[in-house]
Amino acid sequence: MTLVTDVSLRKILDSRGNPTVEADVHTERSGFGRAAAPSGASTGEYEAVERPPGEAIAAAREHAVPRLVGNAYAGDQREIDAILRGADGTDDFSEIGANSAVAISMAAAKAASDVLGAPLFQHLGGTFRGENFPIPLGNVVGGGEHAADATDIQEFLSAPVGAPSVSEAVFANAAVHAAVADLLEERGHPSGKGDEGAWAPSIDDEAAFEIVAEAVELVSDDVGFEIGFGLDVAAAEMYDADSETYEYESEGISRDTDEQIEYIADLVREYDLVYVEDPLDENDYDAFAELTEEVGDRTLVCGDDLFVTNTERLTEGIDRGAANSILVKPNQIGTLTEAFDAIELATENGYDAVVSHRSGETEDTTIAHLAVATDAPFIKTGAVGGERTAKLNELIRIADDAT
Ligand SMILES: O=C(O)[C@@H](CO)OP(=O)(O)O
Ligand SMILES: [Mg+2]
Repeated sequence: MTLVTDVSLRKILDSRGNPTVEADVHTERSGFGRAAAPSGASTGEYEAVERPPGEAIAAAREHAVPRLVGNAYAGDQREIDAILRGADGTDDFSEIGANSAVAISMAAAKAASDVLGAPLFQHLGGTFRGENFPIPLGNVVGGGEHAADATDIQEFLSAPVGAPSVSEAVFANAAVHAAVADLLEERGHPSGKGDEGAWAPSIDDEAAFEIVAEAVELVSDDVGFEIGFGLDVAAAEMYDADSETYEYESEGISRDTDEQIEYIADLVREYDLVYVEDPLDENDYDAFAELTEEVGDRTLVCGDDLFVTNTERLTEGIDRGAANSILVKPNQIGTLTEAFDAIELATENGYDAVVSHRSGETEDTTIAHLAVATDAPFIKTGAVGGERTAKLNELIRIADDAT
């Protein structure tokens, strides 16, 4: 059986050098699973609460661990996650911390897959999964909350939509990342990297659009399949609620909501963007609906801070026609069960799920398995950098039956 026999928690380093929570779950029959919580910088207002790791660990040890050990079966993910919810007792995991919750939730799934002797994606998704792979969206230029003195738009994402295999897609994104570096240097903007490994040049958004469009075209010609590109605008970070405007500091431009909708719609048309995440403020379902009405037939309009992997917020979006895609980050909601439920609800309603990393990451690879397990059409997990390649290389291994 997969009866949980021990849960231990510790602080480990994340990619920004901050502490985060790692959980180990042991079960009968020598099952073992280990997972770590990621951490956001441009977090949504409605996300589950990440507590300082020391506090989250102490609270989880007091409230959650005793309810799990000797009582819960790691193979029953819904039970594990219901116990975490019950032990926490709040709506937003502010007692044990969404960081402790998600680490335990994911570690339990890994322990169960260990006992089964099956890859994690198969334990989560069933035996017929593992044939389809998500298209990786690779962050190649970025700014916003992820880098100082760089673009206003948080992420410019390479999207190898025509790639014949996940491996070719992953290498195409790395090639676009390298091509961007060459173009930046040629144009006199040599650059360091932001939190997710994307180049973080001190240029305005317009210059970034030109460079990314060119890099994508060069690499696409070279590899012989279509590569598009997309954005994470992370517009909530640039929205000023008092003036009701979006502030583009690098360009010195303010846009009101109508202007922002038109600006984004024009970008979608001009650059044939395949993906636009959080183009509008996280409280503005109406504006999301308007933009979706305008360009939703030609691009994915994705809600990250808008939906925060929360089925209640997604239901509202579906009812109002806001967006046609959802970003899924398990730590935004706190458990794998709820991340699954969000993907299922999205899929049933014709919304594409995009499984995603956070800007602060570890070498944990759970999201690669989650994406394959749920047949998610996209995964956003960077283009280069160890904590990003951990997931990308895991996708390559899954495709190669090597996990
Ligand atoms: O906004 C986002 O989509 C994420 C990941 O790219 O950033 P953060 O983890 O900082 O919220
Ligand atoms: Mg986002």
